[in-house]
Amino acid sequence: MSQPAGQQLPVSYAEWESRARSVLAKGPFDYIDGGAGYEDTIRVNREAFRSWRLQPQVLRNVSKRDARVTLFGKTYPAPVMLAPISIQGIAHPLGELASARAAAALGVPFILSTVSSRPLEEVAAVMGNAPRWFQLFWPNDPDVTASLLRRAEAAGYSAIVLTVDLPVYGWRERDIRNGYNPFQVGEGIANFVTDPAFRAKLRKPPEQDWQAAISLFGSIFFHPSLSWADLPFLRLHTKLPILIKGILNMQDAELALRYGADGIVVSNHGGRQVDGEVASLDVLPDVLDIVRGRIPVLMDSGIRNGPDVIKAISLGASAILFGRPYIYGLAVAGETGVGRVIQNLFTDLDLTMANCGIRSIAEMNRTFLIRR
Ligand SMILES: Cc1cc2nc3c(=O)[nH]c(=O)nc-3n(C[C@H](O)[C@H](O)[C@H](O)COP(=O)(O)O)c2cc1C
Ligand SMILES: O=C(O)C(=O)c1ccccc1
Repeated sequence: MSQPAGQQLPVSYAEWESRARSVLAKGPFDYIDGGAGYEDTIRVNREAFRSWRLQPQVLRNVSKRDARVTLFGKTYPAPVMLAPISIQGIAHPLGELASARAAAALGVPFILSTVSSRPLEEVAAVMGNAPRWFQLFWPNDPDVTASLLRRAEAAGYSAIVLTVDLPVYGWRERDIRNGYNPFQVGEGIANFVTDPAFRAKLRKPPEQDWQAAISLFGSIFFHPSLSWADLPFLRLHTKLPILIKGILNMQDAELALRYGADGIVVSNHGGRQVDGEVASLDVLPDVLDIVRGRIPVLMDSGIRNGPDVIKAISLGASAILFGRPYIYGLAVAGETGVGRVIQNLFTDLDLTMANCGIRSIAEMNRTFLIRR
């Protein structure tokens, strides 16, 4: 590598994280890094991955490996997508534009958050035909919700990821201590201030009265009254596949099927919502038992490297969502950083597959795993 030693990009997750800590102010860093309460859930996510050990099979001619997967009729280079992460403008001036460009260059699906720092059309515009999904926080206003769905579909997002584990905000002690409130930062309302239905509800355009826009956003964003019976509304307003993100309970997996979800994301939101919660990986097998292959089950929370991906897929997940690691890449080196973090994950995945005797995603199963 030709870079001078001091400027080399990090390699390990711990290094990316510590470099991000040094380039970001405390408020944004703690917001990204932190979680609910005592942050036990964040630790448990890692313990769950450590509790499974890989058990390689040898002499299996691993000269050719292929990590491609097909989901909803589209083929991707690996069972990995970039998790929806809010307000990326706090990590880098280009925010989602940098992450989306890096994802597009590698063909990795980018899942854009509802509360992005850039409007969904602007993000789509830098991605060409590259794969992208839209994550929906379902606002407490049917006109705005329908409008967001319409715009996402028009801008080429090919699936809706409905996040259901945030009826209200989590108890995040670092943010409280720092006095850091992403809503007051005003970073996450790009999709709202550009939305015709949202703008129609303001007396003055947001450009003239930003405070009024923030306040309207604040009044419609959370939607704690949502229930399963509301789901048909989404179906009515989009033709795209709908995945439900934030399932941790077997009963809810059953309900997701009954209400016609096209996919499930087993997730505890990276430990940001409920402290003392179960790890996503720990409930994945139970959820899979209920779903029995009828729809894809994805998972996130705690994935840090190639072996983690193999563990989740070997337990039966169709794909994983990669979260904090790429945001640290973004903070440290923008688009280049995100690209590097993904490439490292892919190379690690490929090498670890070979060393485990695994040639394809289809070959990953429990025979490669043992519980500690
Ligand atoms: C800073 C940050 C912001 C997030 N914002 C969103 C969001 O807007 N929508 C959403 O569905 N999930 C959001 N999540 C959760 C991620 O999509 C994902 O579930 C989580 O990051 C997985 O945990 P991990 O990053 O520790 O692997 C966010 C996570 C972080 C760290
Ligand atoms: O911080 C988060 O985890 C998150 O999902 C979120 C939700 C609403 C606004 C900003 C971030």
